[in-house]
Amino acid sequence: MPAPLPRDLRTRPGSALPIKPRPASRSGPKLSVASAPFTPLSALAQAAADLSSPTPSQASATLARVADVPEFVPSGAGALFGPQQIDGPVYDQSAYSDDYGYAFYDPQPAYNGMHMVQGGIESMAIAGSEQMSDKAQLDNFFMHHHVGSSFEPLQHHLYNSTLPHVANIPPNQKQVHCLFIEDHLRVHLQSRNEAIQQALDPTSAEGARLPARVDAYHTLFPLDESRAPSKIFGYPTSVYKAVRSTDGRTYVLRRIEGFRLTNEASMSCIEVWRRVRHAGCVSVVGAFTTKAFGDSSLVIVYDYHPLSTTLMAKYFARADPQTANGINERVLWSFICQIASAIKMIHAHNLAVRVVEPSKILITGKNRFRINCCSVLDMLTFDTPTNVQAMQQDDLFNFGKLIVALTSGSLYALHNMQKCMDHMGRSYSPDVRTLAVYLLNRTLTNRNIDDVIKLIAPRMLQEINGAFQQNDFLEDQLSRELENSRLVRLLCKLGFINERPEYELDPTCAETGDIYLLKLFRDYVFHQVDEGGAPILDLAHVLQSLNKLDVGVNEKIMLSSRDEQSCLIVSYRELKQCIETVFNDLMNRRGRIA
Ligand SMILES: Nc1ncnc2c1ncn2[C@@H]1O[C@H](COP(=O)(O)OP(=O)(O)OP(=O)(O)O)[C@@H](O)[C@H]1O
Repeated sequence: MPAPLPRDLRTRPGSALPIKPRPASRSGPKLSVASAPFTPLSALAQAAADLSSPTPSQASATLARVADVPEFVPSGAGALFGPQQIDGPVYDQSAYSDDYGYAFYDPQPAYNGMHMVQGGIESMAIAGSEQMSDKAQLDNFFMHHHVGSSFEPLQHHLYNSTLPHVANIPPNQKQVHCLFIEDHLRVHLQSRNEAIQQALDPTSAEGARLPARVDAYHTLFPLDESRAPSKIFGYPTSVYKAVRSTDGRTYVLRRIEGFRLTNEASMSCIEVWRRVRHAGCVSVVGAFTTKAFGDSSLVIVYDYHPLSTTLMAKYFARADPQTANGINERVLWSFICQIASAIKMIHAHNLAVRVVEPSKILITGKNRFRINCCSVLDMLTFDTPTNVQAMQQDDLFNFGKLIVALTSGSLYALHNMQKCMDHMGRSYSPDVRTLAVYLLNRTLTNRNIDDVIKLIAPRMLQEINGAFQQNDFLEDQLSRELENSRLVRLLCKLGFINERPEYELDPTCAETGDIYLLKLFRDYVFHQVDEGGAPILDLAHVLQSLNKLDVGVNEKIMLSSRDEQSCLIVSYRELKQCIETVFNDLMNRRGRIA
């Protein structure tokens, strides 16, 4: 509903907009909502009331602290990125550019990069002063790492869901939670981002123990370090998360300790594995040998999947009462379909998985399974003659063993296969048993993954349907955030314009013009008070006003000056025009000065 226009309007000199004078003596709350009718939705108002605002004393304390902060003097981009000026990463593309054409990223400053994030205003100023076009440089710039105790975890408890007594609202009203992505998904994504950013303090004992740089990788963080030889590989292996200098992305380094590569040609099998790209495999990125750990190590690089665990850890490591009697059948079919599809892709490349083992199946999300550590055994046994067909048969047999172990809830149960099969027959549909019998039948020497796919085809359709449904859900969640990012861009523009010192000193901007209007609009959106003078913290009003501004609707609103001496009637369309004019002017001025 447009706000009703006041009757007594006159035009202010120098402005085409009508103005309503107010008696100077009038006391009472400034920017009272009574002057611009707005009816907040009760539930939204209730939710918005949860947002707290600082008291005047808190605000002045904050100001006092801000005043203590040394003055930030913006300077040229080159100066800001020079090593003397900031305590952050140094990017010297000319000196370190490699084959990829990206800028190398110096490992030591990666730790210091954290200060740039914590530096708040300063780091934003640095970002703003850079030309945004150099993607690689910006990616590196924003690649910050939280280190040791200075890492501040996100306050998840501040995002509590609505309580039931306010959740049951009429269908024409919305909860604030509907405007943002679903709680569990948000917490999950945030936790993953936190995991990506985890880093050791290089000055700590643990951090100092690891090399600062291994080949093109730095900021190593141990995911798993083991002194004992791996049962599968025969060598002690360690797993690290690390950042690649060439693109600033995080990868996993699997280090095979004490392995001497005698045949350079073995690196060729990595090239073959790199071509296997499948949603059911952890992709192989590359391999190299290094002495950076103080020994001869072979390192194989994989994609990093934050917060993942293994099938072993989830289903077999501890006596979980939920899995003791076997995995849920729905999850089992999901596992079977994903792993069968991955095996098919690998066998189609004339390769064998060789690691269909519980510790080498990674769980990277809810019911997302991927085969990990592909290529390791091919590298380690490169000089030993192997029969790919026989190894592919082994893959199928091991796949069958895994299915039986999952249905019986224990790896030890495999010693009594008959008992396992009986349990499977009682607790699972006959299709599971048929598949397991086929996979475990070693007398059939021509078993192949295509026949497995035919056996599970109807379940594959179910799986595809589930994946599409999940995709629809995620698209819906994404669309909510899409709207928010649109509003954030608008808020950024308003932030660039409002309270600029150069405008404050300019008498033409102080009382008239586009900038003045935008200042009043900011008050209208954020600084309204109710009849009693209490701040109105109504998120619905903010979002509604910003959305109307973004669209530029013809609806008119009344803005009043802070001294309540004048009112301006203006449409959102005119306000949108103001923003565009002032923002273009800012960009032109920036261009002229640069
Ligand atoms: N690509 C990856 N992305 C993310 N995390 C990974 C990745 N690969 C391994 N991990 C993490 O490393 C941990 C250890 O992996 P690893 O394969 O060494 O298992 P393990 O049980 O220690 O096996 P082994 O007995 O062979 O040493 C996993 O639990 C997982 O958390």
